[in-house]
Amino acid sequence: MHDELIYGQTKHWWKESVVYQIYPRSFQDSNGDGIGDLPGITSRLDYLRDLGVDVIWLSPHYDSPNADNGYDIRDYRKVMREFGTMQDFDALLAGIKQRGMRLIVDLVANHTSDEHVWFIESRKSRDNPYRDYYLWRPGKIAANGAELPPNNFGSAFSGSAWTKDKGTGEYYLHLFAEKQPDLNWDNPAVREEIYSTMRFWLDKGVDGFRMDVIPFISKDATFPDVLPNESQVHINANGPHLQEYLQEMNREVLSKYDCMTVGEAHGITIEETPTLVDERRHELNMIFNFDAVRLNRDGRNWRQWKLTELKAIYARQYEALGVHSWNTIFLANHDNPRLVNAFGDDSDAYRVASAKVLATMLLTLKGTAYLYQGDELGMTNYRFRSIEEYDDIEAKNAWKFDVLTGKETAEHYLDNLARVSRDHARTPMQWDDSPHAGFTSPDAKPWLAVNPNYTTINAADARRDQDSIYHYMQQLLRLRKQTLAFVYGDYEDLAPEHPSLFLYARTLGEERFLVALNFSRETFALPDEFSKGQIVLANTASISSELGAWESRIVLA
Ligand SMILES: OC[C@H]1O[C@H](OC[C@H]2O[C@H](OC[C@H]3O[C@H](O)[C@H](O)[C@@H](O)[C@@H]3O)[C@H](O)[C@@H](O)[C@@H]2O)[C@H](O)[C@@H](O)[C@@H]1O
Repeated sequence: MHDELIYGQTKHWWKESVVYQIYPRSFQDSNGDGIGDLPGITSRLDYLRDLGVDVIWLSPHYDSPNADNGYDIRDYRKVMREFGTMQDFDALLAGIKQRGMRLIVDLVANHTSDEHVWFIESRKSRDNPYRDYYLWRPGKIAANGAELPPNNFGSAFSGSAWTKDKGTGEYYLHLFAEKQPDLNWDNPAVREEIYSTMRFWLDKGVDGFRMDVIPFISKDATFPDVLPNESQVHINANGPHLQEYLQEMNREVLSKYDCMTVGEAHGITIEETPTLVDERRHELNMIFNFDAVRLNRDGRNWRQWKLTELKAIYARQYEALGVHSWNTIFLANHDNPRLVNAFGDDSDAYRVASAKVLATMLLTLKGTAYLYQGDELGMTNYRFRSIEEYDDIEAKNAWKFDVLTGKETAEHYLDNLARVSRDHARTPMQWDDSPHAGFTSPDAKPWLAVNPNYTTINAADARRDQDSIYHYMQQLLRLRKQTLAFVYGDYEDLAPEHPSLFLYARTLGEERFLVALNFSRETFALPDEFSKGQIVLANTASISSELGAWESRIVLA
């Protein structure tokens, strides 16, 4: 059977969908232990249906000791105790389907927890049947006779990516924390274990996977050192058998289901993206490219970004992907600070307007749009006061490695962390103005601080206020659903050099939409074309030939 075509592009439900990411730990607690859970999510499904999202992406819900909040899986077929039971999962899935939505789950297959039975076995002896499930290597002997790790890879969570295991005297690889050993994908048994896990969840009825750091799965088994002019993340993402393994996964599993896949792809450039998502290759449907969301970062440090840079990234993505590859549009997730702080204006005067500008952009650019929980309310970064108040392993490990060893001052480290921390996205959802924002019961202790601004920024207020970000997003989602031009239409940046205005057109056949977004507090005149058309949606009632501070406008030309 052939795919339906629309202006030379294949038509798919996952291209037309808007995905909403849930970080279960922080969404809704139902049993008063201070930790979000699956029944909590089920109780909020009407809220998501009313907002108008099509697909829910659930961050890991599997059994885990939580060294990295579930991105360290102990058992791929069991639900995390804190989140509930398999019956709770089934009820959640049924509730999602009943409301006409879909569910994708997180597949963390580059690494497991060190408490996974495969690793417990693997570390027992050099000849254990599971030894080759992970990457074990002897240390390297330096000229002075000292023993060094097998190569100079660093862990994304600080320190060496190799830990020596006392039992057998060999080192195992962990590109993330010590408790997250990397699987050996060159072992066919490992690949089959993962495929079988995928079938297990697909057979239950899930609609696909977000694949954690998927380009890291293939490694050069000789593990050469990273040279000073090389990027480790690029090396890790471009292993020798990556495409071969993804094609095998597609052949063995994905091709047999009507499902969607999105790979988290740090280290893959825009130009390399088609090597993973060109539909003629039968690998993944789309990937997350991090150029846009990490535009405000220089390594680990915050940097001031420019709108012209952001526009250039979207233009390059559009050019590089062409008609056979598909893009993702997102500016937030559970690893990044809050959308309005990072890309908007979090002042009292402009928080709401700027959140609407960003929502307009996310939902009218070309690619499947991904929204992160709480961004429909304009939730903001929390003011963490000390390292103890943070939870994130990335932040805590870097503190140990850099601050406690004197490489960086505590003041500089904390100032920067206040802008970039992953924990900003993880503070509990703000449902109403009751204690703990309605996230958990009044006498419970939420696992992470609730932002005190919940008394004014919360879902209950947003649902009552017709001018809220929530209602504006609802309108945008409705518009997008009715308008294929926003999905499949051509994209043209109308003012790439303008420092504050983002003006673009989306055209499909005879239908042409113009989008005007003001990323500043100034007012600018708009090109004539904008005044001639019919206004479809705007974030202000006072429309003129100019675009005021943080205004958004969509026009049918
Ligand atoms: O399962 C472990 C984590 O996997 C996902 O996120 C991956 C991490 O991605 C980044 O780190 C990758 C590289 O990014 C930059 O290019 C740096 O320069 C490199 O040093 C990094 O290796 C982020 O910086 C991390 O915050 C992400 O964890 C999941 O989404 C995470 O939640 C998991 O923790």
